[in-house]
Amino acid sequence: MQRFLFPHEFEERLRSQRGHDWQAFSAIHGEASPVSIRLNPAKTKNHNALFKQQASPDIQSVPWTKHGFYLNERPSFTLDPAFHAGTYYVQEASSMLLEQAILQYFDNKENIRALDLCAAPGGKSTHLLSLLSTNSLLVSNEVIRSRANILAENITKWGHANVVVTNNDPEDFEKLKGFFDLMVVDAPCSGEGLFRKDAEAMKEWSVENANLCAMRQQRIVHDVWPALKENGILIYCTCTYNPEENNKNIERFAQELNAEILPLDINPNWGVQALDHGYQCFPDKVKGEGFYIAILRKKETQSSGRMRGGKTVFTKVPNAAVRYQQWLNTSEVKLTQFREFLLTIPSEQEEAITFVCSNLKTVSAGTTMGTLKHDKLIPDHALAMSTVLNKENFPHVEASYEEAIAYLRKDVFWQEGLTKGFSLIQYENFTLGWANVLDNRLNNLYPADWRIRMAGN
Ligand SMILES: C[S@@+](CC[C@H](N)C(=O)[O-])C[C@H]1O[C@@H](n2cnc3c(N)ncnc32)[C@H](O)[C@@H]1O
Repeated sequence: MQRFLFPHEFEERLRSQRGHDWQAFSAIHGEASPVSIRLNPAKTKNHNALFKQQASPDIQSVPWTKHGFYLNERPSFTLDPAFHAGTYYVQEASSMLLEQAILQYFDNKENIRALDLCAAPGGKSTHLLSLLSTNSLLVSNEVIRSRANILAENITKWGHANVVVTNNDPEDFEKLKGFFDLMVVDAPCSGEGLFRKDAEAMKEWSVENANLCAMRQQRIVHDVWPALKENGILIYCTCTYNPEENNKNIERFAQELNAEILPLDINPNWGVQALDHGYQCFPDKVKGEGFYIAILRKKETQSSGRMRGGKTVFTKVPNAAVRYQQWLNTSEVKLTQFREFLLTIPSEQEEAITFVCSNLKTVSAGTTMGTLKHDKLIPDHALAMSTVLNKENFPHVEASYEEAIAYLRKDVFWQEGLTKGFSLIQYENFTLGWANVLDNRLNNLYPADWRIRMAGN
């Protein structure tokens, strides 16, 4: 068994923490991290169809979420076509506790405006999209540009139209005063809860760094706070145990920002520990890594600005392109145009999306349906991933496992008897992307940047 050498100050602090079982905590760090996934209920509700080799009923549910499961072993996700189809997200189990906060404070029939401030690579954002109504709006933001691109890729695979991905600093949200009903701040932290999974987190750890993290978190929450509505909810989480970054920060926010700290109803059998102001997962008590979550409600009066300002970003869809509404399976979304791209967004959120996009640095908005060329639409990969695509409009190419992997590598394959034109590549019941079928050749339209590069199949 691997023996873990924790930083001395870290060990001392945890040993002295009330109710902490150091023996059990250090022993669990010699064991492998559990592997867990969360299904995309808009694409599949059946994990048996996905992980056949991990026969159910051995597959165990993550208790605090409806669509989370533990896998018995770690498969090669890269070589699983269903992963690239956005049917599930590989996510650490403790962080799925977010679901309880949403279920307990929001009604999923309400249409709300939500912000995920520190969103890359997209675990909490994809989870939020599955929990909120499809007419709610999620602004999924990441300050680091390269990470914002990874976020946009994961959001695209998830397939929802009610989301805008932005690349802004927390202080930029100043312009959206009183705009959001819900904010999730999954703050950059000292990462103590990831020591078992990520050796780098422990190498970078020091008392000074952990204190710097606490100060940065204070700045982040103070900066974004004005964008929360009066009575709005801010869910704060970290993957650390450091009280300065967790409970003490929550105490500061409650005082300085005039916020109320709200409770979560947590099933005692889950092993989640209630602290003074929040809830902590320890890996020796839950099947997951270290995680902290707390909930604040804004008590102070918050004026909300009118939805205006910034430059207009969208233009009217040309008459000849209106017919592309038929490519969609719902009338709850509408078409709009950004430069040469045709997009679809929830009709109810049009004004809000326009306002967000005209005030923030937007990476993507809604679902990109395609590029308009002389009134013809060249379909975009995002449309193939979309949950609002009317798939019956297009021919399907049913791929074998080998063909699916070849397609995802952006290699060529060919089948006799295919219908010409833009076609959806299907593997089992899942859509992988587009191909343009020509006379005796299939043009692989899978995004070059996303192709599988690893060897093997
Ligand atoms: C814990 S991670 C977020 C994980 C993500 N919520 C998820 O569930 O997949 C924290 C994120 O905060 C971003 N970040 C770093 N410094 C930041 C800052 N000063 N303001 C806002 N976000 C920051 C990081 O780039 C990182 O993506």
